[in-house]
Amino acid sequence: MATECKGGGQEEVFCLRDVLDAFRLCLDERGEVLLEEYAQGWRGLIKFMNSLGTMFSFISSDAVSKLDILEAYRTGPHADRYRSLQTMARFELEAGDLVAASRRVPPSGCRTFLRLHRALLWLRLFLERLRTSGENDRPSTMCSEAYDRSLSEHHPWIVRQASSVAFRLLPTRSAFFEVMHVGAEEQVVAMLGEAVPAIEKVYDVSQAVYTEHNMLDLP
Ligand SMILES: CCCCCCCCCCCCC/C=C/[C@@H](O)[C@H](COP(=O)(O)O)NC(=O)CCCCCCCCCCCCCCC
Repeated sequence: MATECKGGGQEEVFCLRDVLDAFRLCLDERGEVLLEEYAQGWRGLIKFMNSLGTMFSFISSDAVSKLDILEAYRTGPHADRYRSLQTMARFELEAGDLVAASRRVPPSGCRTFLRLHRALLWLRLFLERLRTSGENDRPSTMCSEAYDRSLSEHHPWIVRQASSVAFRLLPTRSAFFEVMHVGAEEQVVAMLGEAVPAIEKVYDVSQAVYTEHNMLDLP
């Protein structure tokens, strides 16, 4: 049974159900990662981060700028080639030197997506930890542990410092669950139990595309 979001239907209210639906829908029947739905999932997550306060805005503005780059490609003159991660990769690889294209402004779509893809690993680790957490566990600790196992190796020292300051400002587990607008704790845990495998699938398919085309280190 679908859990209703309890945000009164306002646009800006985060709802984990919407995020879950977007990540589910972003894998089509052929296993392609659809860029529109993928971006929708991220925009939902950004809503959540914004609702936690302005101290996270340096993170959300970076994510938004990457989503805007992808959106411009997706709706631009080569829109048909930017339908999915796979069509985008084929197109940008055929176009020539992808490393050089990743250093240009705006950078390539594959390079831009890769930054979000790395962040998706953080999200999958964090949500799985949150799902199995106990009453006294702290989101700040779970978040920073997930970060250390994923994104941190790709970030320079200054970003790692800023992130660790931001993590310390995260609310308690119960306040965190409340902002998720899913309902009682059991419902949050149940929905995380659906969200994590959906996100894992998308992550694994994307990772396979980057590995196959040797694109995991795009600058
Ligand atoms: C809820 C707590 C939110 C914690 C977010 C954890 C992720 C920490 C990422 C820190 C990024 C800092 C900003 C700067 C990033 C860039 O340097 C860096 C590299 O880009 P460049 O190669 O173009 O320079 N960018 C990135 O790595 C992309 C980061 C994208 C982060 C998106 C984070 C969205 C988080 C959504 C939280 C949702 C929680 C959901 C719970 C139900």
